Amino acid sequence: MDNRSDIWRGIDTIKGRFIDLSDKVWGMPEVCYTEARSAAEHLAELRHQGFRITENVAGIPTALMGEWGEGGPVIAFMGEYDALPGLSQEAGVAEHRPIETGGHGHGCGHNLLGSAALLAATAVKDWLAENKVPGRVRYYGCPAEEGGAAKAFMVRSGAFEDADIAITWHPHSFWEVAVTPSLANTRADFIFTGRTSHAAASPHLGRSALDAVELMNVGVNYMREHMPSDARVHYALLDTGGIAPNVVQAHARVRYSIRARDLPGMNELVGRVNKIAQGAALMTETKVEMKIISAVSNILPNAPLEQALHRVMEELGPPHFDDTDKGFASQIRATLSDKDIASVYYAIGMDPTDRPLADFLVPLDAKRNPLVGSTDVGDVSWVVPTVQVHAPTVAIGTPFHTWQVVAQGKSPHAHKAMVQAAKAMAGLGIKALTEPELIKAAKADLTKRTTKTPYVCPLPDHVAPPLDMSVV
Ligand SMILES: Nc1ccc(C(=O)N[C@@H](CCC(=O)O)C(=O)O)cc1
Repeated sequence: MDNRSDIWRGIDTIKGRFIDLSDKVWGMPEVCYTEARSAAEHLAELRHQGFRITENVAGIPTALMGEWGEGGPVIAFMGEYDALPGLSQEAGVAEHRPIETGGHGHGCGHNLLGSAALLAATAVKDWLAENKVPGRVRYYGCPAEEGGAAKAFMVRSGAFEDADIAITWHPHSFWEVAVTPSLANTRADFIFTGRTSHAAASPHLGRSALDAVELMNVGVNYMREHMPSDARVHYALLDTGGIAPNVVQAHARVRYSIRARDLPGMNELVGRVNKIAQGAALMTETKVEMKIISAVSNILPNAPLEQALHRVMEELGPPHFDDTDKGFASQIRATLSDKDIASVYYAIGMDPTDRPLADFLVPLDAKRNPLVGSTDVGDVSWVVPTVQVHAPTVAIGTPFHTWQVVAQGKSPHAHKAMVQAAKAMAGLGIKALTEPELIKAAKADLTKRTTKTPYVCPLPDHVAPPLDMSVV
């Protein structure tokens, strides 16, 4: 019954629809909670495949879930479909060529991510139907990974409560089990209010909110020396108070992303940044309000799932790239710096090679020096045993959030990698359905890691999904 080659052949039979879905979503890039069309495409495919649908998960209009099957364990596949602002780019070219100035683009490959996760869920559904065994497979369509923390809100709403394991993947330079940790991350806006006035005639009557933002940023930049070396703090100016230098700026808003290895470390840092904001308000006689936009937890690893996934990926092997794939990837590679390339090899503890695309499986015990970002997969990993595939959708060294990711997002090599990711995920799903001891071991591992430090949702109770966060 556990014949993974059957399910892999099944994926080859149906993959066309999902490659088309990925390309379609690539062509309608929608950011943070505005993914109406992309979510509708995913919903239409779930319906076509006969899944039972739940819309509006956690009260989020672009979050959805499809389920198929009865009884047995619940295998959850998680997909994403949000894009990034400012990364509009033509596909299939190795030069920076925006389609639309200032337009959005799939700079983190979530068009592929969502579609391959849905492909894996569909393949497991077909396998369940064929083998007539108890078991349920779910596809969670998760919006706003890029800063919106949708999965954290979905976890808070109980959407993952009865899932037995969760499987996902991410586009990457390499073919590997994702064993890298991620940072807990809070996004908070600091909104300063001052008093406007004529900047020349009555400057002494004005109190500048913009001055306060500048002083706050200076203060935080002094704090950097005194924070843990793996913490990260960065900011974006959302409102600088206006365009006229002769009008004292009465309002200003800065958005901070405050990251640390774990939640206690992050909360401490959020407190320190807030103190600096209060200090800036005191100095400038303005008022400040801190508004939490979203927050995510660090990822908890799961050793039994990682080992099982590694075996599946070994059995499956990396995608087979042909000379055309390697040719385009080499052109992209030529647009990267040696440092870009060296840094991804450094992350897996390997010396750089000349390969344009990854054709090997990174050992599970590679001496990694991980590049660390954040993801809302973290929150799921605290409540359900979770594991992730990395599949080589991009030329080795391509940094995330760049035009080069967008340019490769519809390429044959990206399609091959997304299909391979789906095969790895579905292969692990079948393994979990046929080997009950795997789910047991995965759950025991999670329990062990959370007994002393149980999951605490990083979102304050009063914070609702920031559905309008990208239109401030
Ligand atoms: N396998 C990956 C997972 C997440 C990301 C990423 O760039 N995430 C954003 C999202 C941050 C967040 O969720 O707060 C970031 O780190 O800035 C990149 C690769």
